[in-house]
Formats: sequence, C-alpha cells, structure tokens
Amino acid sequence: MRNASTLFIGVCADMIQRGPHAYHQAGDKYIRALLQGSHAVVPMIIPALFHQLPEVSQTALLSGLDGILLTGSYSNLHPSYYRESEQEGDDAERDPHRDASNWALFDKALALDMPILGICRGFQELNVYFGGTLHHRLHEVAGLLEHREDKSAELDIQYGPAHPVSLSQGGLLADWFEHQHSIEVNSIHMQGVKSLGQGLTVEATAPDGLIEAFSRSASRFLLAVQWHPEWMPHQYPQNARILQGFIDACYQSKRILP
Ligand SMILES: N[C@@H](CCC(=O)NCCCC(=O)O)C(=O)O
Repeated sequence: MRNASTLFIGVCADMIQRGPHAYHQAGDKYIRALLQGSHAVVPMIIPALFHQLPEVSQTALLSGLDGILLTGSYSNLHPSYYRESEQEGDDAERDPHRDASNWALFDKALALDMPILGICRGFQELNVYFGGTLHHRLHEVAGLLEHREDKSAELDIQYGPAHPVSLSQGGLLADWFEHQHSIEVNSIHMQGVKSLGQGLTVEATAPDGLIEAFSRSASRFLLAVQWHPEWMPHQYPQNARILQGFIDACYQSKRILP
C-alpha cells in the first residue's frame, strides 16, 4: 500500500559516458529542489531506458509515482524528432537514450494524466513531442537575444536572473504570481521554441518574444519552463513558487487517483 502522505516524484535521467562506462544520472539540484516544498517527497530517478521496459513494467513504475520532473541537460534533442537534420554548428552533446526514453515516458505519463513539470531541455522535448519545432542556435537568429550563460562566470552568476519574462494574462503562472506582470528568470540555453506544439498555451515570453513557458489545458497539470526554477529556491522565491505549484499538483493528483 502506498504511503498516503509521502509523494514519489519521478525524475528523468540522462545517459552520461564516464570513461568506459555509461551512467543513468539526474542532477543533484533537480533532486534536492523537490525536497524544498511543504510536502514530503522522495525523488525517484527513472533510468534512460524507459522505452526498453516491457509495457507491464512501465505501468508498474508509473503507478508508484505521483508526478514527473523533466530536467535540463547540456545535451540537445536530436533534430530528427522535429523532422529536421543536424546542421553545421550543432556541436552540443547528444543523448539518444534520453530522447527515446522520454518519448516513451511521455506516451505513458500523458495517458495516465500524471502531473508533469518540464525544465529547459525537458521544456524543449515537450514542445517537440506535441509537434512543435526548435531553433538550433538562438544566438544566430536575427532579433533574438543571447540566451546562453557566460560559462566563464561563477555558477551563481550563470544561474542568476538574466532577463524578465512577461506572464500571459489568465495563465497558471499569472495566477501564481498575482499582481506581477513579469518575473525575473535565469537563462542557460542555446536552443528554443521556433513553433509551438499543438494544444499548448503560452504562459510566458522573453523580451525578444521567445516563448519561455507553456501549459496544456488538456492535462491535469503540465507546465514547462525554459529557465531553471530548481536553482536555489531558498534564495529565489519565484523558483520556490514554481516548484511548490508542481508539488501541490502532484499532491492533488495523488488524492484524486486511486
Ligand atoms: N541543451 C539545451 C537545453 C539547455 C539546458 O537544459 N541546459 C541545462 C544545463 C545543465 C543544467 O543546469 O542542468 C539548449 O542548450 O538549449
């Protein structure tokens, strides 16, 4: 029998090569961010081979979880997922295991209407899953701002506030940040939304018009953000609010689902 008060939240893994061996890994800041809210949470890393599990095992795994967190990653989704080829200059890492694993995870988690929070690469994956496309290199697109971090800067500068995002009236974020038309966010990405996926609603845009957050009304809870709310939620209340909103949604869904 499941513990009535503790939440079990799945965190997708990257497949990272270290020397001769491959590891299924999720960043520490994503794991710890789930511990910051007002509910007891056990983060559970979902290995980057979800697509290789028998369906009965996929169902068993997800039936023990109350929500899914999709992390950011330095790797880029392979452009074949949005019907494009690799371009010259696409020099970021790839992670074909994560790509395939998360596609199968989305099929199953959406069918079960589980709460989902997508962050950065996770945001981009969800957009593409719903039929959207990505800019390969935002900094080469006329009219768009630099959205990459300064890798030579200290980490707290890299992940500190970089630009505001305007919140869409009537949206989930506008509801959470009532009385605020915009919030400050960090920016650690070279790719971004070119066309928005079907059934997704814009939640926030950067000053250059880039879509930086969306939700999906057909889902019980699906929110995805291009920035990193997992970064130091104890220092940045706007990050803590987003994490708490997701964890609350997991709690509500646990109470509704059998
Ligand atoms: N690679 C993509 C997505 C960017 C992203 O997720 N960055 C995260 C960096 C590492 C981390 O903080 O977990 C892009 O460049 O657009």
